[in-house]
Amino acid sequence: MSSKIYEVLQWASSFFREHGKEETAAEWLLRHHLQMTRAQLFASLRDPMDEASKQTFISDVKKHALEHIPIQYLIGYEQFYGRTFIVNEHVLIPRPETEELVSHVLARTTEKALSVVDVGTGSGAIAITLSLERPTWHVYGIDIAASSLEVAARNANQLGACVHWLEGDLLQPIIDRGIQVDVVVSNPPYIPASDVPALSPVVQKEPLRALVGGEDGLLFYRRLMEQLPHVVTSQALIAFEIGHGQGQAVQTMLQQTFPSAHVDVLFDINSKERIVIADLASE
Ligand SMILES: C[S@@+](CC[C@H](N)C(=O)[O-])C[C@H]1O[C@@H](n2cnc3c(N)ncnc32)[C@H](O)[C@@H]1O
Repeated sequence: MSSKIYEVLQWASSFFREHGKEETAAEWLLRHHLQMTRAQLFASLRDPMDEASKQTFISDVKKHALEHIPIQYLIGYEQFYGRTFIVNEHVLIPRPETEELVSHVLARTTEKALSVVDVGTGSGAIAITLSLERPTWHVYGIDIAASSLEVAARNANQLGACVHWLEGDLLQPIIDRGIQVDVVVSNPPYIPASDVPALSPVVQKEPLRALVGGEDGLLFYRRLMEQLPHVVTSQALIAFEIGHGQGQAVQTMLQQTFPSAHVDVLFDINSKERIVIADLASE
């Protein structure tokens, strides 16, 4: 006898709870499998679930609960700044905190045509959003991993954004091309290597190269300080996402690299220091 949708949903919610996962993920995953909105799902709860859909859903529930695969990798997308981005195991799942980084960059700039680079672009979430929000901007997205850039290019294509993708180490691709930029934005890997074992097993399924910023988490900021003076214009804005407790260190690095710049540490909606912005225009 076939199961009703609500029975399958109840089973998945309990299975997630028993395995220490968010129960609400069950509804999210089920809606994806049934291709239903929330309202449609609730109107269909007493309908039977066809056996094929049920089996693929159960398989995904087990992948999340037992193998810790993030739900976003199972369904293949995540929302960022109101748009849907393709994600897979080659890219970091874009986070709401990074939407705040984008908002701060937009709030401190205008429609004026600028050259902008997103360093460590991953799914392309930052570069694509900036390019769509500011169509006059010339946006570069750099990543060390060709597999990430492939996802970023698919996202740009799907969302109709024009971004120039470059493969390479931090800012090196634009240094090599002699390109100067007005805005540098980056959410680099910033987790200290020793913190990785304490991360949730679901987060540990994301690429390590997207998470770990050396022994103290600050490696990429340090390396960027050496490259930045070669690429920024005199009026540039530099905006970095940072991890917990890194505000002062990154602020000091930027202040030492650009002594007359105005450098701020900003907090996210959870009151955690999350962004450091240097405005070179005040130099
Ligand atoms: C924290 S993820 C950020 C991804 C995306 N920008 C976001 O905010 O969702 C860091 C990204 O930096 C890339 N990366 C790591 N080392 C790099 C390097 N040396 N040069 C360029 N990109 C690098 C990783 O592949 C990963 O995509």
